[in-house]
Amino acid sequence: MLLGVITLFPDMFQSIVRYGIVGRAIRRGILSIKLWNPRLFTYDRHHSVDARPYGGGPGMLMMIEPLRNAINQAKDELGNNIKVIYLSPQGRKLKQKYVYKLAYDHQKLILVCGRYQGIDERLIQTEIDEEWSIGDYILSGGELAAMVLIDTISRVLPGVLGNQDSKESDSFSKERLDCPHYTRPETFDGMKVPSVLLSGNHDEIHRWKQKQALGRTWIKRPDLLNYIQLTNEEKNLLSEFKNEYLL
Ligand SMILES: NC(=O)c1ccc(NCc2cccc(O)c2)nc1
Repeated sequence: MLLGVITLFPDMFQSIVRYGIVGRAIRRGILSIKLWNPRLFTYDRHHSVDARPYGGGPGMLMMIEPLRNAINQAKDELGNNIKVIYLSPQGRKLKQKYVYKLAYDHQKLILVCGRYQGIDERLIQTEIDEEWSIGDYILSGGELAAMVLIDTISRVLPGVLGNQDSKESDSFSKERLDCPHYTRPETFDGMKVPSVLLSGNHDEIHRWKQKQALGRTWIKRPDLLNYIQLTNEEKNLLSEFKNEYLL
C-alpha cells in the first residue's frame, strides 16, 4: 500500500517510518509513504502557504494554490484516480471497521494535513474526496491525525502483524473492549493471576476471555453494545457476568 502525505512538516513523519509496526511494514515493502510539502509549490517571493481569513476571526488559513499544486504533483506521481483524504475535526469519526475498509479497498491514498485554523473551503470542495477525524478534539495540525491513520492502517495490512491472532483479538476488531491480560510473575504484591488462565483448559480460558471482554464492554463502554449483535452464547456469558458483578 502506498500512502502519499501532503504536509508542511514532512520531518514529523520520521517518528513513525523508523519504528515499530509501521517501520516493519515499510522495511518489508508492504507499505510505502511519500511526502509532498506545499511550501515547495509556492511561487511568490515569501513562499506563502497561509493567509488571513476573510470575515475576520483568529489565526490563519492554508491557501488553496500550494495545497492544490502539491496534491496535483502527488497525483501525477501516484496516479490520478486516487482517493484524497483530509484529516479534520469536521470529518467522519474513524472506527476500526473503517480502517479495514480504507486499507483493503485502496492500494493508494493521499492524506492532506491541515495546519493553522484549517484550509480554504474551496479546496475541500474541489480536491478532497473524504474528510476523516480521529476524535473530537483539536490538534495543532493534521499530521498527528495522519500518523494515527497510517499506524492503524499498517496494522491490518496482510503480512505486517506476525501472529494474525493478535490483530483479531484487538478489542475493536470485534467492536468490543478487550479482556484483561496478565503476564509473569504469577503473584505480584499478593495479587494473583486468575487461576483459569493457569489451568491449561483452553475451552475454559476462551470462555473466560469472551465473558470478561463482554463484561468490561458493558461496564466501560455500554454504548458499543448497541451496535453489536450478540450470539445467544454471548448473551448468556454477559448475563452471567452481570449477576456476578452485581452480587
Ligand atoms: N480530530 C482530528 O482528526 C483533527 C485533525 C486535524 C486537526 N488539526 C488541523 C485542523 C484541520 C482542519 C481544521 C482545524 O480546525 C484543524 N485537529 C484534529
